[in-house]
Amino acid sequence: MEGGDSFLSCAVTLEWMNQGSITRKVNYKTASLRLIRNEFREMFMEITSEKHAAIRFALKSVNVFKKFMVEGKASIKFQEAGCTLFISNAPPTNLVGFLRTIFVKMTGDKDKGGNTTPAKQTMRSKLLSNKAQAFEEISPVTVADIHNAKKNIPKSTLTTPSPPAKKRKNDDSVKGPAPKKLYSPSPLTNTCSLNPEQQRVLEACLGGKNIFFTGSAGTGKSFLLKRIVAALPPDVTVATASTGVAACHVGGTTLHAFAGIGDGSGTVEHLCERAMKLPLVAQKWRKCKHLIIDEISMVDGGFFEKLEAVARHVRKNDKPFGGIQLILCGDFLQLPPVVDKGKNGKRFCFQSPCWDKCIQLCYELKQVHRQKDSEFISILNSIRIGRVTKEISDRLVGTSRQKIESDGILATRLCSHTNDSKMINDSKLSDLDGEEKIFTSQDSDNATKLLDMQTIAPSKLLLKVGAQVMLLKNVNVNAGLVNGARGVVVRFDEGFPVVRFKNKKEYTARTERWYVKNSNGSLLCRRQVPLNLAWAFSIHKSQGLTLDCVEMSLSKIFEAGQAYVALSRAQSLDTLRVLDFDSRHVWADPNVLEFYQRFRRRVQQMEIIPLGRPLSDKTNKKLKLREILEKQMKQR
Ligand SMILES: Nc1ncnc2c1ncn2[C@@H]1O[C@H](COP(=O)(O)OP(=O)(O)OP(=O)(O)O)[C@@H](O)[C@H]1O
Ligand SMILES: [Mg+2]
Repeated sequence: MEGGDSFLSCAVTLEWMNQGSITRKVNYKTASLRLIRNEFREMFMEITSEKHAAIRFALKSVNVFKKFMVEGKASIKFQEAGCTLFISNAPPTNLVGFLRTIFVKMTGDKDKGGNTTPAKQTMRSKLLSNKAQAFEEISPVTVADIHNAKKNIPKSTLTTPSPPAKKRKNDDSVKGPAPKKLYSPSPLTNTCSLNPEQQRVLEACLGGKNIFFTGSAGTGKSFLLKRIVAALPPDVTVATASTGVAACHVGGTTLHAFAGIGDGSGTVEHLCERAMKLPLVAQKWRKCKHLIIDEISMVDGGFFEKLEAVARHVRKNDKPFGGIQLILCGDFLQLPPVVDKGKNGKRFCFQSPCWDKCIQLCYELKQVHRQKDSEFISILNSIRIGRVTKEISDRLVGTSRQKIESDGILATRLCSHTNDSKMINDSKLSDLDGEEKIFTSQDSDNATKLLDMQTIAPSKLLLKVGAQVMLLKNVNVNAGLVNGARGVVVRFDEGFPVVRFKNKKEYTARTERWYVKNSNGSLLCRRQVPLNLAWAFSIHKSQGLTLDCVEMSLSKIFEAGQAYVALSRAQSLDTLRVLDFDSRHVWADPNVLEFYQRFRRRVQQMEIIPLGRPLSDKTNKKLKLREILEKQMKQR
């Protein structure tokens, strides 16, 4: 899908009233919208599609309704033409940029009084001729344009009056409705915060290839995944993750909930038949063009294989995954697949024969963002491959007695087993004096069990003043109120808990919403206070999180990579306490180490192939030679 500031591809519905004041409609399943100027410098929006001739609307006196633009939807009412354009299935990042261009360019073209500047009028009368209008694409928005726009907008029109803010009791600080800025850079457009290696993966994903990208903990895989989702058409893009917590992290659903094949037990034939019999499951598989999976390391290889077969069967398309673009991300040196006891041994996705068939391009993110100090980063990189030197062991043992608490906020204890963390939270809460408040979630009808599995918010939350809690949503990223932030309940205000966080900010935790798509595509909703008790947390549930104050006992670790996941939640060695570190708790799965050796060779080969350009003879020879050497090495 292409897109950019003056160009957008999306679905469009045009609606207008004809003479007989009957509403007429035309739908364009895939339309291209372009912002253009004629020789009078007047701006137009041009709509083209395969089946329809281009039409143009003058961009004068338009009303833009952009409330759902993060879902890829907006509407533009052309007052003069009396026509409304409904945009849908637009990549949200591109839609935001496109609407921004309209806003900035139109405002920049206006003088103070909101009219087209006189110079243009004289120019138009001079140039008025029956010459066929020539059009050119609008130039990208420049800083001068934005500056011009800001200058030209009389204060009154800069805002879209928001509904009058509820006057809080005896709170005279609220003076009438706080005006909302008509346009402010949305988080979706600041792709500039992607670093070059992340940007490269984003561009590769937009190129339509099947991509697997990996990287050690904190290299921004999930951060990038959210940008990729926002740059793809939402109606045909499915964001998933292997666990409910990780799915919440990327604003998606679990892979199991999307796939509609239960836990994957049964033969492939049986699962294919079953998927065909469930019309909504089959429809989802047919509609999906881009399937995104975070934490791919926790998806069982057998399940992955069955998914691939079901996709081909339901879509009647023999390409891998039935031609769906796969965008997979995760770190196989973190948590492995969770398979029920007694089931045949776990297999990683890369161990299923269809992996190599499916993946076309691989990338590895190297720049770590979660941690800043290079000593801790190198310790984590060593732990990740199961290598523990004496220095590393001494350094981690040395953290066992350090004080990491501050402002009454205790460290979160990471436990290898969920029951242990539940026990600790319950007992610590009961030790607190004071009144206990119960927060029961409001769920879509009888969806509590499913929402328990798919959302990080608890169905029942007991709190008291003094309770150690963790924030479960990105409430205010700039203020550090993000998913995983730690705090303590200091009081209740109008029945809601007021939490003071490590950065001393206080926040009243009012009800938030979590949405999950059901297997029949309907949206389920959980409304709950965005907090959970955080004296203790299970390592599996902490996967993907960044924790600002954490302690752990690794003695009961039972999985390869589990110690690495626990340690890599911490942001620095000063906010981490390892109670009983022992190098025997740290090991990496040998199959995974071998996979990454092969993977790096493949990435190197790929690195020689600059995206989009054919191989030079010299490179070809180099690759051939490397393959011969590899073969000889194997034969030895
Ligand atoms: N390009 C970036 N610029 C600034 N901060 C970033 C960037 N990429 C990621 N981050 C920040 O780094 C932290 C870790 O990012 P993220 O959780 O995406 O890493 P991850 O690779 O998914 O980690 P894990 O393997 O633990 O899931 C987050 O706080 C995120 O906001
Ligand atoms: Mg992640």
